[in-house]
Amino acid sequence: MALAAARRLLLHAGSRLGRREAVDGARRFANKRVLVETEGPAGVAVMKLRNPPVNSLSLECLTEFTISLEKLENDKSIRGVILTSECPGIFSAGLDLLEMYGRNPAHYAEYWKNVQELWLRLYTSNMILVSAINGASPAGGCLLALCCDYRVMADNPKYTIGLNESLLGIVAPFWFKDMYVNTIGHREAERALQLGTLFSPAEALKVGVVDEVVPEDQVHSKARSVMTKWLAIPDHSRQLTKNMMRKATADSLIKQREADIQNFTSFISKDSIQKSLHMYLEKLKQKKG
Ligand SMILES: CCCC/C=C/CC(=O)SCCNC(=O)CCNC(=O)[C@H](O)C(C)(C)COP(=O)(O)OP(=O)(O)OC[C@H]1O[C@@H](n2cnc3c(N)ncnc32)[C@H](O)[C@@H]1OP(=O)(O)O
Repeated sequence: MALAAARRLLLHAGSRLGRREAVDGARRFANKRVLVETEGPAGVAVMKLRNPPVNSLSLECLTEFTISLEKLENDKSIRGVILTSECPGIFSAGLDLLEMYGRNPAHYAEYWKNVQELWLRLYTSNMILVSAINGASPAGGCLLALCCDYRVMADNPKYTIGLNESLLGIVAPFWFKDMYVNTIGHREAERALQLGTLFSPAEALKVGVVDEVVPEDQVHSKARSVMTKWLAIPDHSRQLTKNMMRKATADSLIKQREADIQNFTSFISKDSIQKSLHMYLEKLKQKKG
């Protein structure tokens, strides 16, 4: 209920959290955790995640992200979105571990419903989505990039990308897996999912997790030039083709959303899984000290 109310509030431009501004002819709207600017090629928005320190996809971040996408989908002048990050060195650390640890089943169910919602909206978007991956992109961060039509990654060996869930002692859901298989093929996905591989940019390019690797200072200009190429294709034929390629994968979740929420909730509530997450969080903390 509270989230639905927040959603209504945010959808209204000019509300306290969602504001629309005119800056040098470019339009922008900003929530706390997502900034959207319409600059560069006509009809293109740049969406920047800004949920420091690591752009983890908290419930609030997911909600703001979904609402921003919804706004762009409803704006008929927007044909393409470049998805990137405002947090230095991090594209997104993926799902927020603190939303999946030490909470109650109702919270897990609510969180997962919002993860599904963002994924469905991104994966089935009619807009052209290009990701400018300017930092680390594990698990849910990789998922965001995989939803895009084209992925450009910064050539920095410190940045890695992949579905690393198995390293955390958790299992990527079937729709994460389906999208991985669609992108890199069954054999590579099978190996990478079991090992929880986090690929360097060069490896990610080789296996097909990303489409292009460029020097870090060229990620945005490359994403823009890719977008220009895709904008030259008539929308109706490109959209119908995208739908043809992605519908079966999206439908398999749509048909069993409730069951998928139940699966997630009972899996993540298990003591053994909570223990694994606890250990992983401790490892992240120790890395610092
Ligand atoms: C059926 C179940 C399926 C569920 C599917 C889940 C998919 C997921 O997305 S699970 C999330 C997987 N994510 C990760 O494994 C990433 C973990 N994080 C990292 O590897 C690193 O943080 C980083 C490479 C992203 C960044 O490294 P950096 O050295 O810059 O920062 P840190 O000092 O490690 O982190 C800063 C701060 O942020 C906290 N944090 C990091 N990741 C997450 C996260 N995903 N959720 C929540 N919080 C996170 C980290 O603990 C630090 O917190 P403190 O400052 O409080 O210590």
